[in-house]
Amino acid sequence: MLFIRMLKRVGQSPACGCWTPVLPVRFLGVSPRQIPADANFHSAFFSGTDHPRVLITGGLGQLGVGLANLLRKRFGKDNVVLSDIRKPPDHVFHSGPFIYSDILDYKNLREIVVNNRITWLFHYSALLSAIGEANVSLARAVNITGLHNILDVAAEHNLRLFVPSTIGAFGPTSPRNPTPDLCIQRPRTIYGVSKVHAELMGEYYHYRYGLDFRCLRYPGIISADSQPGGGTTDYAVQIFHDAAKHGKFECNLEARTRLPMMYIDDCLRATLEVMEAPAESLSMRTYNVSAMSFTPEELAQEVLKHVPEFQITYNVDAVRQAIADSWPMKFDDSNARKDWGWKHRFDLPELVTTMLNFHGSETRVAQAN
Ligand SMILES: NC(=O)c1ccc[n+]([C@@H]2O[C@H](COP(=O)([O-])OP(=O)(O)OC[C@H]3O[C@@H](n4cnc5c(N)ncnc54)[C@H](O)[C@@H]3O)[C@@H](O)[C@H]2O)c1
Ligand SMILES: C[C@@H](O)[C@H](N)C(=O)O
Repeated sequence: MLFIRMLKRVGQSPACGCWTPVLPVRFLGVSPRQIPADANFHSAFFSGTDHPRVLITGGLGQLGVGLANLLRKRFGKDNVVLSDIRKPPDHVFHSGPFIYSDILDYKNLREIVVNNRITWLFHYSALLSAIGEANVSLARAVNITGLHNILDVAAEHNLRLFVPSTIGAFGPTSPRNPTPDLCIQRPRTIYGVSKVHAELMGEYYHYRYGLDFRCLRYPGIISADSQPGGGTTDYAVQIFHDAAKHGKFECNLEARTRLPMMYIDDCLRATLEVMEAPAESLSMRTYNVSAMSFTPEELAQEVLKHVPEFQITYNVDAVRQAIADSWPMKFDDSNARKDWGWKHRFDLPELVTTMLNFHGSETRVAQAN
């Protein structure tokens, strides 16, 4: 089938079914790395009805364990391999396959893909915005060199590849309210620069080598049972821990800083939905996805409805504030809604109720012990 996959579309979008064959993939080579001519043979063993065999990189961060849980429910526990360079906690280690994988080690990646017969790859390893500014060379290595390894291994082994991008892929010269899918992208963080690079490289590999690359630009993600890894939107996670535990919170962004946000369940569902969407429904390979936008002040008002003694104070972190001021205030995700039916379920009131229920019950358990 590879021989008939056409690389270039001419004139009209694939959604209309009007593809014009221009160059078969074999004329351009299967991947940019030197690989044996039959390296794609193993993909022939999988029929369309088989469950994918999934690898998640950077799986021990804020989002990876939740994604593994969702995918394991869908595809079976043993079909989803979680990986990271960190040691997993017991409950994660015992919940399904876990292996060490450093995305900077290409040979290790290739071995994992081959030995586990991987067909889908979710690439979550990254250094986020604030921590990336604190360690630019490491962020450049992980987010850019690591991505190159991921793209190559995915192209070589004919994988379906998901790479998350972010609101951070936009900058101060982008339209900020709302921010459409296609507009100026001149971010001023190494994180943002690396994510624009990932979007462009993934799309390039799609058109040049036929790679099935799919990408969503996530807003700030809010989760109850996992900690964020050094981002600018982290305040919107921490506020719930502190409200439930101490009844107060010191915010490192200004009260009126508006940013797009999403509850983790919506984020992970969007990720699975775009990966399962028929290729013909995707008029683009990189989509904004959105749920809500709020400021720290508005979030605090909503928390107050549940925790009447709650107090918020502000101690602004200059680095994070400058980053937030350059990011979208509101995301336009109409293309995702139109093309593959994206619909969020959590708005601000449901988010706050869910988060406080989780932390409230945790706090009560801790107090009882
Ligand atoms: N959390 C959010 O709000 C958010 C928003 C937009 C996009 N994203 C994207 O989603 C993805 C997952 O985000 P997250 O919040 O879970 O990130 P995180 O920072 O919590 O986790 C990233 C993981 O990458 C791992 N990692 C670092 N270097 C590695 C290497 N060399 N090899 C393998 N793994 C390595 C880390 O150990 C860590 O567990 C990232 O690509 C991020 O850019 C997240
Ligand atoms: C927005 C997102 O990419 C991440 N939470 C960060 O703040 O860096």
